[in-house]
Amino acid sequence: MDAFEASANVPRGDFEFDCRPETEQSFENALEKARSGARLDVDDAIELLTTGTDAAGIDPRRKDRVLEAADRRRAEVIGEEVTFVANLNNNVTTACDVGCLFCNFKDAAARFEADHDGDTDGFTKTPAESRTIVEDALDRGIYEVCSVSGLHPALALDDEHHEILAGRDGEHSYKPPAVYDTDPGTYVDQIEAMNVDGVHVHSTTPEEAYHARRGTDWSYEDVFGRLRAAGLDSVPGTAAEILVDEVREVICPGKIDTEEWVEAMTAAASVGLDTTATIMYGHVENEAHRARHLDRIRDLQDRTGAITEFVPLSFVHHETPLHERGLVEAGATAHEDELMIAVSRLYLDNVEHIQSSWVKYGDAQGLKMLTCGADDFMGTILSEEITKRAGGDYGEFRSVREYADMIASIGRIPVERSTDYEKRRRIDPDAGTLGPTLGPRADGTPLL
Ligand SMILES: C[S@@+](CC[C@H](N)C(=O)[O-])C[C@H]1O[C@@H](n2cnc3c(N)ncnc32)[C@H](O)[C@@H]1O
Ligand SMILES: Nc1c(NC[C@H](O)[C@H](O)[C@H](O)CO)[nH]c(=O)[nH]c1=O
Ligand SMILES: N[C@@H](Cc1ccc(O)cc1)C(=O)O
Ligand code: SF4
Repeated sequence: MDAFEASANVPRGDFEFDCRPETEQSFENALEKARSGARLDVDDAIELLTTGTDAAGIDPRRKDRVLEAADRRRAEVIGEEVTFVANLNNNVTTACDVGCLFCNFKDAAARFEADHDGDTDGFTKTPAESRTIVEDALDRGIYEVCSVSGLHPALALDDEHHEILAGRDGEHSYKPPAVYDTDPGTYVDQIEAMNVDGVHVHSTTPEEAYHARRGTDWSYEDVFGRLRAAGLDSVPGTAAEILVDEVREVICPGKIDTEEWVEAMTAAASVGLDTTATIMYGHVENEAHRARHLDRIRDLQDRTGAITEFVPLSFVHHETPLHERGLVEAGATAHEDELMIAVSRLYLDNVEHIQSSWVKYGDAQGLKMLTCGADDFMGTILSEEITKRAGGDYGEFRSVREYADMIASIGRIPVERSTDYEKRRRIDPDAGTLGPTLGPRADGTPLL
């Protein structure tokens, strides 16, 4: 057995993928290229992510050299500030029949029908409920509301979309709101409801945008244009998972394909919306898929310039169909997580910010990521359902005080930011009380 075999959980030989981690490049040449600042190619990224395809497992000394190169790049392009946003997660509904095998956030939509017997621990919020939740969080000082949801069959873009879909029950995964216990309203209603007092509304993933135009001849520009008019400010680049179709066919066969995801993101940018971008890794894919994913994101950013941050999301396996059906034993190892962050920093020379997600990594490992190439530490979020329902247990809230103490503990400078990173406030960790100051109603009162 190779000495480093336990250092990575990448499945080898279990799936018949065409895309394999094999290259014409060497680890040393790839690392030299990365250090020189030259633009990397897919083979370089594979060498760095595997710490060399010439041996199995991850070589810890080679890994440290990759992390060091990424940390140096972070220091050059960003400096010593570590940012976070005072935000709220307000997800509208867990009803979803897309059936992604990595997801335990969803509940079968049938369980929300008025004549269904039995309880669900899932939820659907009306626009009025969303508004109340955002109002309360605004009083606590948040700057942003982040809202991502299941693809509820009764969700349509607006009233016109309901008219188009009406009478076509069963088609286009549509059922009228009257079928359900709770009416989620339309996408436009929800955005309008959450758009209180100039709070930044970060919502509508490419998968949701697809749902918001199903059964019509509307373009993604039409959809994002209407949502922007309703108050949408920026778009979460989730639903990306792994942007290689042979992987999507295994983990999310019901989802839009890679081309469609790119089309939706391009359209969001073209109507003037900022976006984020993500990768969800550590399940069935290998390092060649991770590398190709980074290449799609860099190309998208070359064309749009709209991506404010890249967020590596480490797969949380415990309560998911992928794990329960025996397709995946465990998620990525800490070594793989660190290399994912580092190679994202080195590969994405056109994306300024790399986010370390404490929801996925926890506090200790999340802080370590800030020395592996990441410079952003996510947000306060106040509530979290996606990771929690998959069996993750890193909690659902961080206060400004906790952020200040954690970031200062690694010798960096805590900075509260706006979603687009344009507004920034340096925080003095020695101050007596600390609270958010950038939100429309924020006055520095601690976020409890
Ligand atoms: C739950 S979906 C909600 C929005 C919408 N339904 C969609 O798919 O775009 C948001 C994202 O959460 C991430 N996610 C879901 N389950 C996860 C898990 N078990 N571990 C890590 N990330 C997960 C995926 O990247 C997914 O695209
Ligand atoms: N990384 C995760 C996020 N990130 C979202 C951020 O909090 C924020 O909305 C973004 O930086 C835009 O400003 N949210 C989650 O719920 N879970 C994560 O793992
Ligand atoms: N990171 C996404 C939002 C998000 C990430 C992970 C989640 O599990 C849920 C939502 C964004 O900021 O655009
Ligand atoms: S990831 Fe999104 S689309 Fe897929 S099942 Fe979960 S909620 Fe539905």
